[in-house]
Amino acid sequence: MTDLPGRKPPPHPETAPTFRERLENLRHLGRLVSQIWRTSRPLTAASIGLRLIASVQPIAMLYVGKLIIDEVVRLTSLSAPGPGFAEWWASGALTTIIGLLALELALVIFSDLLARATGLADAVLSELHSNQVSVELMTHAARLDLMHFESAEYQDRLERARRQAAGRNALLSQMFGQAQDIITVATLAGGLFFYAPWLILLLPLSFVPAVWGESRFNTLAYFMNRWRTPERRELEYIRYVGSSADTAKEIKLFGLGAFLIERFKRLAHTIFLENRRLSTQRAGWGAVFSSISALTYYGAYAFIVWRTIIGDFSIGDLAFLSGSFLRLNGLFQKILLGFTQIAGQSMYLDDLFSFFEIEPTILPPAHPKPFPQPIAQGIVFDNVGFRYPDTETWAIRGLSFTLHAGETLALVGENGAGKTTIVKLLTRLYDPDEGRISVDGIDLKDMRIEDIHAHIGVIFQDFIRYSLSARENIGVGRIDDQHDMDRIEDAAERSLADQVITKLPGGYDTQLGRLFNKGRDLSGGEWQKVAIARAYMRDADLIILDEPTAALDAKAEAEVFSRFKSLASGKTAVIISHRFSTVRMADRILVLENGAILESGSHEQLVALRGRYAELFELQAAGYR
Ligand SMILES: Nc1ncnc2c1ncn2[C@@H]1O[C@H](COP(=O)(O)OP(=O)(O)OP(=O)(O)O)[C@@H](O)[C@H]1O
Repeated sequence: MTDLPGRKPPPHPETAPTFRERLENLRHLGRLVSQIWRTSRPLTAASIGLRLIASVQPIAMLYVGKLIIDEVVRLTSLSAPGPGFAEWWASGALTTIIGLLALELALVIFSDLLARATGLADAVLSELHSNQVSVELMTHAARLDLMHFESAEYQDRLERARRQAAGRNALLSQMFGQAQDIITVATLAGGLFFYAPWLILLLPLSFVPAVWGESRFNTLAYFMNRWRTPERRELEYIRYVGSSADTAKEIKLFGLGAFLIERFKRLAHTIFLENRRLSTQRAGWGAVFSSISALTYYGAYAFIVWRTIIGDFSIGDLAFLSGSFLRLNGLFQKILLGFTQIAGQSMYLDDLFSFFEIEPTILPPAHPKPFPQPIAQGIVFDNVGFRYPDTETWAIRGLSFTLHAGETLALVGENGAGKTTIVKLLTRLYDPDEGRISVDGIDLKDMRIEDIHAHIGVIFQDFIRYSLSARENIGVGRIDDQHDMDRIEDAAERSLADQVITKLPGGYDTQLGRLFNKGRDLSGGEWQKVAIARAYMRDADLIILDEPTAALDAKAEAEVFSRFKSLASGKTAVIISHRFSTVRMADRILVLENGAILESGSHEQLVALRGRYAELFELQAAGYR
């Protein structure tokens, strides 16, 4: 976690994008529309079609309103055919006004139906689209390298993209609504132009300032949001640590509740202050701009009233014109604000689409060679060097060794010596910066990553405790065979997980983990046995256990490994463990220090060497005496 002091200040207006950059962002809209179209063609077409019809409804309503008023005025000037409604009705004088009223009623009902149908189409489309984006996001994330997930910058980008996947639904309605409003404006402006052309010139005065203000604040809000992604992730993290089952034990025992709450408050407050400042400025300027707009409207209104008094316009015209002007004013504002909002939203879309532009760096070769099966000679690390991205120090340098086929190799070394890094390179989660890794002489880079992974069974120290059933927890080790019960039971037996599972109330169908109802949690060691079964599911030639036995008791670990040894006979295996009772079972041991090999040999050879291994072994053995 980082601390707030020393963070970069909130964005300055100078850092806002230029008009041109903003226009460039608009190209994302095309991508969005095609994504929406792909989601559902009929719904997209329905949403657009319904809006087209709705767009001419306002002018029709206003014009019928004008006709009604003019007709009422005409009727009031007539001499009454009689005292009651019956006489009026019988005279036939009411036919037109009744017809007009019926027409207006029909228009109102029709427009309500249209709005509901559009809302329905949009809601369904939005949800489908949001699901589609989430699926595309997950699909793309699955293509990326481990490097991307281990980097804070990419995490920020992923987080921003994820927020956009769910948060940009309003944009869809807004864009289509925008098109509808533009057509409405064209029809209304046509009517207004017919009566009093210069009134149109007054309109910009009323909306331009408001639009400018809105656009500016949208940009500022976006940058604020973007700037604060790390803090928001931190907030989420603190919220998670402070209120999740996984962390509850330690948080309670260390009494960390107040510490976390204080940290959360401090961080949230800083973000709150910035947001409040922006909202206050936005509200203040908004008030000024809407006053300007109201003044313009009433100026125009007064003029139309005057022209009506002197007889240039009928009362119906007055209603039509003032109504049109008011509507136009509102619509113009809405459209221009809509444009700035859409432009603003398109900046957020940049977060989404730029995530899709991140490409994996570990690429499949043009002409992949198959992973040797079985491994005949072995795996060779030839002068391998590797630095994690954005770090200065080499995690591994000048590393050369051979893992012979059928050999069990143990990697030993202090924390940070580079053991897990070797496994990551061996499984091509990263590519080395120097040297080469080959299997039976074939460079790992010449093989498809999926092919490599299919032939290696690996369990890391931070394996996942899936909140799935026991059967699925093992089945995911080879997803294509997740329903092969014989294979699952066999893997469970090899890893000793079967003893854990038979004790569960629902056997293999017991839900594991605490996340869901009726979930049964396991002890650390029991989880490990289940995880190791996943590696056996693969039935791979090369098995790697990266310290997954740390939580097993000594007896269980010895049992797991002696079984591993007998089962792995003929298989190539890498074991990482800090327990020498385990390590000594390996055929050969590599002692690592600072990413390089310090000693190498069998347990007996290394003890006889009286070097670092012997020293560490003595240290641990002394602990048991
Ligand atoms: N994702 C990463 N980004 C940057 N540096 C890393 C990353 N992972 C590991 N390192 C660094 O690389 C070095 C080797 O780490 P590695 O995880 O391979 O050690 P290890 O021998 O497996 O340690 P341990 O016994 O603690 O598991 C360490 O200095 C570590 O800080």
